[in-house]
Amino acid sequence: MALADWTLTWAWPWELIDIVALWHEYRTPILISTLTALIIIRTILHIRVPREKLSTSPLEGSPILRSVKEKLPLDEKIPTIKAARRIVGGLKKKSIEEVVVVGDQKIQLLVFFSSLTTTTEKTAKVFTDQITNNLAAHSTFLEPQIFDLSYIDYDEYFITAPQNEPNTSYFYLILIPTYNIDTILDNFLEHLQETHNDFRIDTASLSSLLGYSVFGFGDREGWPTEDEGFCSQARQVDKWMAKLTGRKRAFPLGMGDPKTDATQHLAEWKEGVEDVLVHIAQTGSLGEGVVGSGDAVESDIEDEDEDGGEVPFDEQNAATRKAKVKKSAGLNDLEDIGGGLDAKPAEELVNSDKPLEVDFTTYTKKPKATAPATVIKEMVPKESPTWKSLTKQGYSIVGSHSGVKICRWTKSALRGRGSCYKYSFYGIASHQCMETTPSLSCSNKCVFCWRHGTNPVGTTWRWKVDPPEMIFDGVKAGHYKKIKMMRGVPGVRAERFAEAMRIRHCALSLVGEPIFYPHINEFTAMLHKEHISSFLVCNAQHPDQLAALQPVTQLYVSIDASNRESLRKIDRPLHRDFWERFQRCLDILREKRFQHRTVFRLTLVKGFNIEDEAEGYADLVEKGLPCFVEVKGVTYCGTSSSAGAGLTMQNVPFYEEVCAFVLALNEALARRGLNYGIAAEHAHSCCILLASNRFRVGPNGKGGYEGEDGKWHTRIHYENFFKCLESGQPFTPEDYMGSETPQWATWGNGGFDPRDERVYRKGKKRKALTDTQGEIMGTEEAESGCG
Ligand SMILES: Cc1cc2nc3c(=O)[nH]c(=O)nc-3n(C[C@H](O)[C@H](O)[C@H](O)COP(=O)(O)O)c2cc1C
Ligand code: SF4
Repeated sequence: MALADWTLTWAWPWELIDIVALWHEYRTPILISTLTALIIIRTILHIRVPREKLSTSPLEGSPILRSVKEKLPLDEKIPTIKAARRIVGGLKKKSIEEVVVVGDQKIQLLVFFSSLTTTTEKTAKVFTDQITNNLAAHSTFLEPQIFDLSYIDYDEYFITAPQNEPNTSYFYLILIPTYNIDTILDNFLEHLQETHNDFRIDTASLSSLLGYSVFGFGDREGWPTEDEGFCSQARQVDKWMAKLTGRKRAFPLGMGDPKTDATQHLAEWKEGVEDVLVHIAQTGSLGEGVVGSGDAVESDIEDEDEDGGEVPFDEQNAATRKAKVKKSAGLNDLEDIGGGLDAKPAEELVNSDKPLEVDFTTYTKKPKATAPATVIKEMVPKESPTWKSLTKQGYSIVGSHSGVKICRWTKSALRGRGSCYKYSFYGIASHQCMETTPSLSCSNKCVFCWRHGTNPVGTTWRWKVDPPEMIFDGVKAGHYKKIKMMRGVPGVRAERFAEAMRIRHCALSLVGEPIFYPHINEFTAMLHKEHISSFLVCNAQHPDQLAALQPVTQLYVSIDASNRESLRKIDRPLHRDFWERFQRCLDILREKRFQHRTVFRLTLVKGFNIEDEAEGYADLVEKGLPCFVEVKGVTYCGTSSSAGAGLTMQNVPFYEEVCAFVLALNEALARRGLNYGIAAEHAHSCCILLASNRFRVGPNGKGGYEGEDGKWHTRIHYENFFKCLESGQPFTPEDYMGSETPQWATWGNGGFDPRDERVYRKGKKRKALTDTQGEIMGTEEAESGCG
């Protein structure tokens, strides 16, 4: 049909013609009033509803972005910070106006790890290298540092954040495995808990940290779910850190199993952590922390909304929180994080840790009755890596907390190649000496200890206790078994081998703290009953046990430093009142000096406790008035543990340096009017003995002689000791003073028994041991500890 025809056949309705006419007549006032109404509505809306921000990224070309880009070589990441994708709800990003680029402030990343079988150690090192490379070009970040939790002093890092560097803020990353047996991690957790609950300090004493995040390693084969303990210690550390930092969990806890998914989950966690670090570099802070996580009385319930979901990072009010959590995207983000999180829905994750929830609230609201029953653990269970490591090192573990090991001097004496300094000084035949400890645990983490940082430590005995009879029989059996194994070794002398089948001495030292064992007096009584002498070394941290100790043949206290600061650095004691404990032990030793032979054992470590400390040690001798002062250069065990503690061969003093120190100490004692002299030496072990004049015998045959022509009687009359004990009457060290110290053992004569054959390692006649340090140290057999 043509257009004209269509027009002709169609007619406008009359109503429409009226409206058009009206519009023509009134269009101006209609337009003006509509426009006015729209302006009013727009103004009202603008005032009442804040405009939604479309993007958190600064505009291209803005001064903020330029400034950040100048500082950040990671600038390609800036527009795509993915923290919000991974963290439940993500960081609360600041608006452009709020962003403050950190001025001169530096960020120091500290990576802490703990490891028993080295998986976490190796992973943490690679992780730190990677993160170091990624942050290297960014001037805000100082080079990340890595620390083994077995070696650091918790007080330095986990009471308050370090404050030694000006304009530096700290960020902690903690990578740890989980062990359901007793390990150093129990102490770490105990420390975090104690710090949080210590009324003297702020409950959030680490709040000056920029942030922290934790990654846990576990084993899903043995601990398939979190309820069953998967990564339980990492989860606990994460929670205590949340409390201590006042809600500064910068990135969610990551978890992984090295056998399956740890690599992937750790990579994701690392990426997330790096994003957060960039955010901090831009803004100077984390944004909001997890709601409630820093509350002293919080429980997981406060982290949940009614649906059991995790609280989003950036939400403040409960109503919007609920709505957000329901978003499937939020949950997917959480699942993206990995670390075992993908194995469970978010609600289960939060709910799964019910027993922990009780742990974390029993200090306040929740009744103790609901707490899970405490299981008393074994100190060194058979299936533990510590057990494996100790047995590999040649220890026989007896029961669950005692050990025995045949010492290299025992082997050497069996072959007629020299005995240890205890023979030269006190007449102990090394091949008849058993070295043992009824407690592999102790309350220090001395830098020179050979315990490889894996043995349990504790301030109190919290383990299953084995009966003394069982330990006594077990250690003797273990010792004899090892002696018998020497039967076929070339060079073993028949008569010494026969003598060795009768233990005559027991050195309660080795490693650990013997007086920690609750039945130590029963144990020493068993030794004495079989006429086995007892040399007991303790670490001066347990005054009550020391005071209660029954007589032993010779009682040692390790004096590893002359002042509080030095002692803290070298012994890294767990007790906060370590110096007061140390002082009390000296007072107790002073009282005991007329009952036992008392000895100060000084272990010299160059760079730690030698320089300028002779006067300080002389003050300590004046306080404790020991019968003897043994000064020994540290031996270097060349293990990763010593390296971890910052020890190298440079810390091992030359014998000449030990001699110089002893001369200085001797003079300092003389200046105080104390009657001591240098009695004997054993250059082979880098060891020198100062003795009280009580053991210098004059022409009248009595001790206490002050003349230089007196004879030292440092040796022990063992049979008299047992007679004294069995008499039931009080006795003094003089009552079992032995024969004259042999000439070859006295000061200036080296201390090597001329009847023994001097053998140099690897068949080479090297320079005499007194002349070189290398001969004494650095062998696979050289060890250091309490022994
Ligand atoms: C004796 C023992 C106990 C363990 N207890 C747990 C546990 O309770 N929960 C867990 O998730 N993993 C547990 N594991 C697995 C370790 O945490 C896991 O193997 C970890 O990767 C070891 O790290 P490391 O080599 O750094 O010590 C245990 C392993 C051993 C040998
Ligand atoms: S050297 Fe002795 S006191 Fe020090 S950590 Fe080792 S076992 Fe403990």
